[in-house]
Amino acid sequence: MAVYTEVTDEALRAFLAAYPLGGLLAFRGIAEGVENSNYALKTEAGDFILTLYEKRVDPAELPWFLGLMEHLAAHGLRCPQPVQARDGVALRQLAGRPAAICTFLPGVWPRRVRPEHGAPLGEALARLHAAGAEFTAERPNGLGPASWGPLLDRCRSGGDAVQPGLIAELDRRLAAILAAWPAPGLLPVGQIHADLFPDNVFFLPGADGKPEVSGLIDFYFACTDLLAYDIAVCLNAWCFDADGAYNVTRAHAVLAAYQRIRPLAAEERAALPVLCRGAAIRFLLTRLYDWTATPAGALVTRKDPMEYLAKLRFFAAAEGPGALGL
Ligand SMILES: Nc1ncnc2c1ncn2[C@@H]1O[C@H](COP(=O)(O)OP(=O)(O)O)[C@@H](O)[C@H]1O
Ligand SMILES: N[C@@H](CCOP(=O)(O)O)C(=O)O
Repeated sequence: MAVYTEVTDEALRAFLAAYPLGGLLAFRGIAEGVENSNYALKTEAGDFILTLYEKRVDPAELPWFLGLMEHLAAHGLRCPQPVQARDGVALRQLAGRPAAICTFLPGVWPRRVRPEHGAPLGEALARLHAAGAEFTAERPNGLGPASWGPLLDRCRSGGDAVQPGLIAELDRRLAAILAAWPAPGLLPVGQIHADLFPDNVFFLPGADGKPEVSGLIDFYFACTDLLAYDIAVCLNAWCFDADGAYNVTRAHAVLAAYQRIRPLAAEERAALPVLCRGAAIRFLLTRLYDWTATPAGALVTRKDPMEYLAKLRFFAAAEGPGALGL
């Protein structure tokens, strides 16, 4: 489910009149995604995605997100490119919400991650980091380490109903993560995606039949933070098999491909285990909050927080960066 705001034909036609995109040929809501309302749009100029930004996105931050996507696309990254209307403005209003049209990216995201996805993912992530280097505007990570304690507090009353003893375990693990978190200035910082899960990476078969990244989407958690933290997010999201086992071969493929473009500094390599624990607790906490706070019957697919407790425990027990595929 991700059509929270309905758009009438009339409102859409009036909205599109501001763009140099020709007549409307087709328009349909997209069920995937959780944050915003997305529509696939076909006009005489081609295929596009229309996004209406919903309550969890701060309208004041939209120019930063759209500016980053514009910058990354201009620097060769395959990502949605905001389309400007005739007056040069990409961020507009539709059906009472901030709205923008972006270019449509071909490809499909992998429902089942295979070993061949590892290397193209690592390469795409490193290219994203390189392409973001000259984008100087900063956006602090609203879901970074400083937010995890307050987020855990908001889960306190409902958390133990999900699993007895969960809150005490998270208190203990969070304290250990924060105590070991890299000091400011120690690791390289840049523009990171911060949510590069399989559903945000599109692939198409290359000439040799192997998957190639055709595009990265959903930059609405992007921020300015530790580059290696983005790798930790990917290791969490891509490198566990369906049975919960860490796939060190795939992790190695991700890391090796990444390092062919941007070799990690010694400090980044050493910090990788705690960054992985941090990424695990970040997704655990947002999922736990959504799990306990989403009203019964809401048309949203809740994601399982316990998947990330298992990952957190794995990373806490892992013996150094080598066990993670470095
Ligand atoms: N630029 C794009 N090109 C093609 N499909 C897109 C594009 N942007 C979004 N989509 C489609 O919309 C779905 C939801 O987008 P996403 O940005 O993940 O939404 P949300 O921010 O609500 O989670 C994606 O899974 C994909 O099918
Ligand atoms: N990747 C996050 C949820 C964010 O959802 P998205 O649809 O915006 O990518 C998670 O798995 O918890």
